[in-house]
Amino acid sequence: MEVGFLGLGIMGKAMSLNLLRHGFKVTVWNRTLSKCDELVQHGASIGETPAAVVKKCKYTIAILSDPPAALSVVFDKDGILEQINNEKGYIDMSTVDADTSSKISEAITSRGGRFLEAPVSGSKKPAEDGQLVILAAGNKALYDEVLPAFDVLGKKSFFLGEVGNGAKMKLVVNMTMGSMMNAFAEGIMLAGKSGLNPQNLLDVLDLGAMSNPMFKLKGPTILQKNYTPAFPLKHQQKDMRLALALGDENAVPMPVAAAANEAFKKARSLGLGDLDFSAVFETLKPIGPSSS
Ligand SMILES: NC(=O)C1=CN([C@@H]2O[C@H](COP(=O)(O)OP(=O)(O)OC[C@H]3O[C@@H](n4cnc5c(N)ncnc54)[C@H](OP(=O)(O)O)[C@@H]3O)[C@@H](O)[C@H]2O)C=CC1
Ligand SMILES: O=CCCC(=O)O
Repeated sequence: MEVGFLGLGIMGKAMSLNLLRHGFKVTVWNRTLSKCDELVQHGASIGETPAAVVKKCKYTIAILSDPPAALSVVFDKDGILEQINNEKGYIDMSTVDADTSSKISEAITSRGGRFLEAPVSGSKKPAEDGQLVILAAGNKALYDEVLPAFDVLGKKSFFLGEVGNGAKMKLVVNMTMGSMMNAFAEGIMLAGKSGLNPQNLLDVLDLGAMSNPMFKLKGPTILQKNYTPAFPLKHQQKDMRLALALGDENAVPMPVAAAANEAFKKARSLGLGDLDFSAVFETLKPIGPSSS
């Protein structure tokens, strides 16, 4: 199968390499075009613009940072709309809100194209290992046709119905994750400041009902102050913001998520946005000369 791939950030690079490893023909595009070079070394072709990729490929996948980026590759000059037609399918795997996804869907389908939103749960390592969880919604026939690609990228794909449901599911999942990360960071800080060994806390948590892959992975790296980005903090804060807006629309009180969002915003204001989202731990450190 030949696919186009737009966006070679942390996720897109790992996912497109995975497709190449499994024998897919992949034509890549990235806003910063030089990032395509590594993929070319692994057998990819380059498309000079999103429109050029769509012209060449029956199916085009994108995974881009946020709603403005997702809209830009569709609507701007040299964008997807210039080449979409009734023989093409567009699959957006970015984490965006349902409104953004619907705007894209309407524009694609009004030109005869088919659209699927398919955000993913799982980070850099699951993307490298083909272990993502895919949350698709939109055109079911397109979903069935691209399942061979989803089977390479993920360990499980869900088809959730109409456009918007994939985006909403992803935001609910990431809202929960962001709140958990803040509680975890506070626990580690409290353990240390109250004279406990934080490593003991990790061991205790891991033996009980709260044991989970995120605590297992991020606990040791937080203790090492290693915030090499797998999931950039700025994207986690974007997801909290979008999830809180979904809470507004549905009159769901979300005081825990709102507090977590404030912590991620504070982290961004401290210049930590490009680090891993676990760097929110750094916002708990006392400011000023006294560290008592
Ligand atoms: N990292 C993770 O663990 C996960 C991330 N996600 C989601 O996947 C998406 C991508 O994440 P990730 O790969 O980590 O992000 P990165 O920040 O590593 O990459 C972002 C990508 O978007 C591109 N981009 C940004 N702005 C624009 C724009 N205006 N026009 C065109 N392209 C643009 C960047 O291009 P350029 O190189 O030129 O800057 C880059 O290719 C996000 O929506 C994120 O929330 C979902 C699951 C896990
Ligand atoms: O959107 C990012 C999700 C990261 C993860 O699921 O570990």
